[in-house]
Amino acid sequence: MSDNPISLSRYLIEQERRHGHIPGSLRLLIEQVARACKRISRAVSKGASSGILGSAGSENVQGEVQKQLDVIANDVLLEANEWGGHLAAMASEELEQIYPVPHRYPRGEYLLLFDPLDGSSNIEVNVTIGTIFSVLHLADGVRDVGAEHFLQAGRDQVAAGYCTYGPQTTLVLTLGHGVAVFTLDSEQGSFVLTQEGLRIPESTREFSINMSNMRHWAPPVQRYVDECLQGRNGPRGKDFNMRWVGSMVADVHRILMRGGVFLYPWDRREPDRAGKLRLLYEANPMAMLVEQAGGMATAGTERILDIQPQNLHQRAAVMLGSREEVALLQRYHAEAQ
Ligand SMILES: O=P(O)(O)OC[C@H]1O[C@](O)(COP(=O)(O)O)[C@@H](O)[C@@H]1O
Ligand SMILES: [Mg+2]
Ligand SMILES: [Mg+2]
Repeated sequence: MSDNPISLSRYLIEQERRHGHIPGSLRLLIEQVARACKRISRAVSKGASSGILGSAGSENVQGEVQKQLDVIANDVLLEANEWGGHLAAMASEELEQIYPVPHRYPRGEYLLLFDPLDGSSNIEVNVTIGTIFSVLHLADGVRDVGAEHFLQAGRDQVAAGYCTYGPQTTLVLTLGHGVAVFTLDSEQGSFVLTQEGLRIPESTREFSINMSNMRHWAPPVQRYVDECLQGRNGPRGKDFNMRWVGSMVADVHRILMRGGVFLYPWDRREPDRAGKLRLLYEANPMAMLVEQAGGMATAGTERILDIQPQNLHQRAAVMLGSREEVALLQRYHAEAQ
């Protein structure tokens, strides 16, 4: 790391003042989210020693068993952001309803959405997990904020990012002008800029999917993966490698760092569900980051960022990463129609 590292705060101030990319209130909001992520990172790193592992004994709105860390991370994000004066309301994967900023605090013009703890099944096994977030602008003149104000297409996000809690704590952020990566210097307690203008390689030899579901996928996804598996003797003419961490945040981080394609497609076991991942808390922020890094993100035939959400906890099929692969997947879906 250089002698004079650029902190997240300085980076954001430059985005605000020098480049005019963001208003001051958005800068302060991002700083607050980053502070919450540092607190979650500390909680995660304590692990079993602090007795915070294991089930919380409750279920979230999706009917999934909540882990203690899911609940802790959710509370940290709510508490850290409710009083800052930059937000009107928050929505979380762990909450059935939106969380309007309490009346005793000043209200701002933004909406914050998050998956407080992504990769919950990896908590106990000490594998990378993370927090994913998205920021929307509240329409002018709205006095009573409701769930309907969160139902904006992903292309309207004003910022998106995630924080990984792994060997390093890394914050990856876009404000709509490229992607920047910050690494937590745990001695200083601050995020420092470690990469700017991130680009996902257009070609790749690596795909990421839960292969155990292969028999349930739709034909275009089966065709794509089958051709990858045929390697250099098949139609793709090259050998592929496969990786699946099982935390979207870690799988997408790898793709942003070295290329690849990530898929969590529709499957026939639950035909009425578009996919497993959540559009507002997972698919949209990751799609914005990937597109900002020169990659692509599709639900099959539709660009993820163009999907008009119908409800807060809507699911989506997700295929994102290196352009060549995502374009091919899109072609296979179009041909199958
Ligand atoms: O266990 P599976 O079916 O492979 O699913 C893994 C996927 O589920 C998720 O864990 C869902 O996220 P949560 O932990 O926030 O519920 C993704 O991070 C990951 O890509
Ligand atoms: Mg998740
Ligand atoms: Mg989660």
